[in-house]
Amino acid sequence: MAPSIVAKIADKLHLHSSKHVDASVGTSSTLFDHNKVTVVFVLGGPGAGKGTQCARLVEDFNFCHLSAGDLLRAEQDRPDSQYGNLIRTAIREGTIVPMEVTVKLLSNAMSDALSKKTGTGWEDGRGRFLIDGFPRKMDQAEKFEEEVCQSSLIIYFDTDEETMLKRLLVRGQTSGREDDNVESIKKRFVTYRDTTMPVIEHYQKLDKVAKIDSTPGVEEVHAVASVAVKKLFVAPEVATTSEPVVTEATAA
Ligand SMILES: Nc1ncnc2c1ncn2[C@@H]1O[C@H](COP(=O)(O)OP(=O)(O)OP(=O)(O)O)[C@@H](O)[C@H]1O
Ligand SMILES: O=c1ccn([C@@H]2O[C@H](COP(=O)(O)O)[C@@H](O)[C@H]2O)c(=O)[nH]1
Repeated sequence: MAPSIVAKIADKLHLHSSKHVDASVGTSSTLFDHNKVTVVFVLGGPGAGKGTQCARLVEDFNFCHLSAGDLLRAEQDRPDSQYGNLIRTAIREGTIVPMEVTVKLLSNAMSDALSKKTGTGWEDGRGRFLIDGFPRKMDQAEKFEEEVCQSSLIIYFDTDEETMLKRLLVRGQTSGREDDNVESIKKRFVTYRDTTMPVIEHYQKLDKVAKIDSTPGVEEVHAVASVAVKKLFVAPEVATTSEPVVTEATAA
């Protein structure tokens, strides 16, 4: 039987050996140890404000911000990439690129940051990542949690489609993005509703989601997001153990 497209991609990216121990930070089950490497997934609809808020949280907490979409666009434009057309089509149609590609791009970028980044939160093999626009599909969530690193928190920026559409059309005037047009945006909304909302609901059942209304202005949303993230980094002796991470977050 001919190998599937996913199996071919996995072969090209040398994915079959991905479950291994990284001596500096790994555990026997995942590439990175979640006790040292903090992973915050940032989800929300297209144009909800994920990238904008991640930039602000980087300033507050010295995160490494990895946008799955940006990593895919960079791979699409890499001259030697085998996946340029696959990624280009998925982005234009608002569909999800096979998880092996995205998970590998993310784990490579994490390794790179862990070997280079310094400062608060990056001492002794530690690190902190905002993973923006990922996981968008359950298979990605499962693979990443099983093989790369357990997530600590999911920030969910929530607003209505009318607001997101308006924001994306304004962004489209200067972004140069092939998917910031009405036709692609509508398709992205469908994928978000049908494929990504179940991921958010999965994490809500695990009490790992901070849901934040991203309809207000950037500063107001940022104040709420910053409070939600701060809880991750308070010293264990001052953290309350009875409260779940989940919040319908509001500024303190
Ligand atoms: N709170 C806000 N109020 C008004 N405009 C905003 C707000 N947050 C972001 N924007 C603007 O909306 C547009 C989309 O924001 P951003 O790129 O952060 O969204 P995103 O969720 O990362 O989108 P995508 O998933 O498509 O990459 C940008 O032009 C940004 O400047
Ligand atoms: O995990 C992912 C993340 C993104 N994609 C594709 O990229 C585009 C753009 O993503 P942004 O986060 O808006 O930059 C998205 O519509 C998907 O087509 C993906 O396949 N997998």
